[in-house]
Amino acid sequence: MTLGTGAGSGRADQEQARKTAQGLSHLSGFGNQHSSEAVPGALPVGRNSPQRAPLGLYAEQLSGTAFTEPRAHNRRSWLYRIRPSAAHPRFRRTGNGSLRSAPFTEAEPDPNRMRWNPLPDPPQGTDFVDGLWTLGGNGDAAQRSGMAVHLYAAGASMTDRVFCDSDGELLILPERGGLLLHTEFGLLRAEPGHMALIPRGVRFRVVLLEEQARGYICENYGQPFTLPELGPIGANGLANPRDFMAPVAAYEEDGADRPVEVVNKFCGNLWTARYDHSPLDVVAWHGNHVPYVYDLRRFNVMGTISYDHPDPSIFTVLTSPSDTPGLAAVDFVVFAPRWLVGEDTFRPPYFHRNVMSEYMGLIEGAYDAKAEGFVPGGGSLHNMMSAHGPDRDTFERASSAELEPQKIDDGLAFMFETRWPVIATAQALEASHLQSGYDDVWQGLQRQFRP
Ligand SMILES: O=C(O)Cc1cc(O)ccc1O
Ligand SMILES: [Fe+2]
Repeated sequence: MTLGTGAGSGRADQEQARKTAQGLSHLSGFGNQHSSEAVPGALPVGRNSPQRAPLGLYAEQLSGTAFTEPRAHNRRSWLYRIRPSAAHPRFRRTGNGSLRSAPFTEAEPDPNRMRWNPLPDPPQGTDFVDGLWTLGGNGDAAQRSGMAVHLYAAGASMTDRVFCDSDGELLILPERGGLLLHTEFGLLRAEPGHMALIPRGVRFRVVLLEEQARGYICENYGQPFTLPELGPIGANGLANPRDFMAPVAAYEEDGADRPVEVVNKFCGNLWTARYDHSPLDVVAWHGNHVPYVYDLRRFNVMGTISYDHPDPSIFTVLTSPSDTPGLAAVDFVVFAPRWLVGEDTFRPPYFHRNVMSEYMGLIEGAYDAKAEGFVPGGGSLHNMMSAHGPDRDTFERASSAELEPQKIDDGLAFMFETRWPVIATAQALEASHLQSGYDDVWQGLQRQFRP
């Protein structure tokens, strides 16, 4: 397939993008060594780097892990492109807008529980890159450790503009408005309720499928997200590998020689260069450092069929391991529709204090620990050891509820759970959409001790 640049952001372009998004083909499977060619014969056979690559293409390797990392972790792809990526002018610094990066030093780490309403609507013409707004994070982008929580709100497609994050991979969760992601590897569609992952260094452009787009991003500076071990669960369950979809090769043809602005996030700052061609010009590729989408509703939820509320680690979709086995740098956890059947059990999330830090967001509906105030597009931060759990209304309701089997199917919440505290940005602490009085949701939990 070839791509029109779909460069415009008018109504007709959006209609065209929606049509394109409907009929996309995919390659299925997590972490597979996929291969794809948009033109038959574009992919060399039997070697990566023949003396002359087929069809006059340039061969180029994109390494997501060091050359020498163990086979099980090694990620790289070979791209066969119209121009080599090296053919570009100098990058120059540009403004970071509302994007911030680790290390997060603007504000003191704050032990308070915090909750935000959705981002305000962006000014007209804001595209995905301009619409990035950082809430906080941890680690150090230059050390390739830690993570950042960003939100985005956009009202325009990226036109003649491409983004590339050298600092980490981007796990994108649309909450409002579908996205068509034009990547170097081809096209992906991400709707609310899906996750999309753009690996470190992969160039892409975001086209809106609706007037407005809003969502969440985990930028992962550390080891790439991978599927969690299943242990005693067995060989199947949670997120099943075959439900992860990579694109098929597709390259930009028309407009290939129109200037394109490439925005590169490097060690926390944005840099731009004006290319004389589109870098989305990959005609064939093979490898396992690839973008992918996953429909969170395909998550095979496990839970108790006897008693007690299991820890939410059984809802882990993807994990970014740290150097300590079992201790994730970041877990991406989803609270998907499921049945609650626990006998003599307080069924919503329990009161707890956690050594891990928890950022939560809501894609749709409601979350079973919060009766009110935790809304789609909003988010909460419960940092290391901060006490939280069901709000007063939820506690009261769940403590006296009739324990019939109950289907929780009116919401889709998620959590980025990280081993390091999440340090909020100044803008997150000063935001007009930061809720005041969040502590009050736990007021009125009366003493009921009857010795
Ligand atoms: O705080 C939260 O709502 C997330 C969460 C959910 C759960 O079911 C158990 C523990 C936990 O931290
Ligand atoms: Fe929690």
